[in-house]
Amino acid sequence: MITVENLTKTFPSQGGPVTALAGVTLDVRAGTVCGVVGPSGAGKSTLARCVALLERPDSGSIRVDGTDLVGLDGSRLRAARRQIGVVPQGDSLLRQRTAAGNVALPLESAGMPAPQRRSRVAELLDLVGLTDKAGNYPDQLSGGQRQRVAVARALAANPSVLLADEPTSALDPETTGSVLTVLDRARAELGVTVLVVTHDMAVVRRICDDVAVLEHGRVVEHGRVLDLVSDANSRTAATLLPEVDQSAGVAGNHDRVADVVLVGFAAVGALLPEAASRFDVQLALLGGGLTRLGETPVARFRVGLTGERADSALEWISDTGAVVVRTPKGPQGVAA
Ligand SMILES: Nc1ncnc2c1ncn2[C@@H]1O[C@H](COP(=O)(O)OP(=O)(O)OP(=O)(O)O)[C@@H](O)[C@H]1O
Repeated sequence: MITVENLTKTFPSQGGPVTALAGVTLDVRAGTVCGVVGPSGAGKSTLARCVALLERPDSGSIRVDGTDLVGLDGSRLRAARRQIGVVPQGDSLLRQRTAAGNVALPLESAGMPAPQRRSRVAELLDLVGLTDKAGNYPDQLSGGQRQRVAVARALAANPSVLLADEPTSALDPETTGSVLTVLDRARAELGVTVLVVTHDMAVVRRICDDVAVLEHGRVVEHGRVLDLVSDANSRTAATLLPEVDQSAGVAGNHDRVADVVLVGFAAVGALLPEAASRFDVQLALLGGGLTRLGETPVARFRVGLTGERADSALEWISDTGAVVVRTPKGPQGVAA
C-alpha cells in the first residue's frame, strides 16, 4: 500500500521556482494498479520519482506498507529502495548485457549467489514471457520486449511496489498490450502494488483499478475506475466511455431520450430489455456503444423510450444501479 500525503516539490528555474507538486494526497491500495494521468507538466513524473526515492519532496509524507520514506538515509534508505521496483521512462537496459544479464544486475548488486540468481532470473523471464530471449542483447529485442525485460529487472529484488513511468510510450498498440499484460501479471501473480504514470488512456482502460488525475501539481480526481465511470461529472468517464453523438435522437419521436451508463455483464446484457418489458415501453438504441475496462464490460448508450411509462422505466434503470446521466429531450435527468 502506498500512502502519499500533502506532497510538495518545487524546482528552482531561471524564470523563478516551478511548483511540480502542490500538495498531492493519494492512496494506492495494496495489490492494485493505479494510473497517474494528466497533461504534460502536471507533475506525474515528479510524483513517481519522489515515491521511487529518486527525488526528495520539500514536504509531505510517503508511506509504503506503513514505513515513512521521507527523511530516510543511509542503510535504511537503501533497504526502502529495494521495496520499490522502478521501470524508468525510455530505454533503460544496458546494451552490452543480455536480457538475462540485465535482469540479473540488481541481484548481483544485492550479492545473491550465482545459482540462486540463475533460477531467479529464469523465473522472472518466464513471468514476462521472454525465456527464449534470455541470451539476446537489447539491440536484438523489439521495443516491447525491452520494456518487458525492464519490468523483470524491476521485479528482481521482490519489491512490494512497482513504479512504471510511461512504460508504453513510443510503442504501437499491439506491443503496448504485451507490456500491459506483464504489469497486470506482476500484480495478479506477485501481489505487487503498481503505480503507472501514463499519457495513454488505453493503459487505464486495460489494467488500472484506480486512477488519479493530476493537474498543476494537484490531484483533481481520484478513485476506482469503475466508480468514476458511473459519475456523471468525472473527466475519467468522459475519456473512457464510448462517445455519444450529441445530436442522436434529438429530432426523433421518442417520449424520452437518455444516456445510460451500464457497468458489468449483468447490467450490460439484460437491464435495458428488462426495463422495456417491465414497463411496456419501446426502447431504441440511438447511439453510444460498448467497451471493456479490464475484464468488465461497460456501455454508454443513448436510448429513446416510447410509451406511457417511459419515466418509470428510466427511474427503474437508475434505481437498479445503472446511471441515467442525461436526457437532452424531456425533463428526466437522474443520476443513481
Ligand atoms: N529537474 C527539474 N528541474 C526543473 N523543473 C522541473 C524538473 N523536473 C520537473 N520540472 C518541472 O516540474 C513540472 C512537472 O514536471 P513533471 O515532469 O513531473 O510533469 P509530467 O506530468 O510528468 O509531464 P510529462 O507528461 O510531460 O512528462 C514541469 O513544469 C517541469 O518543467
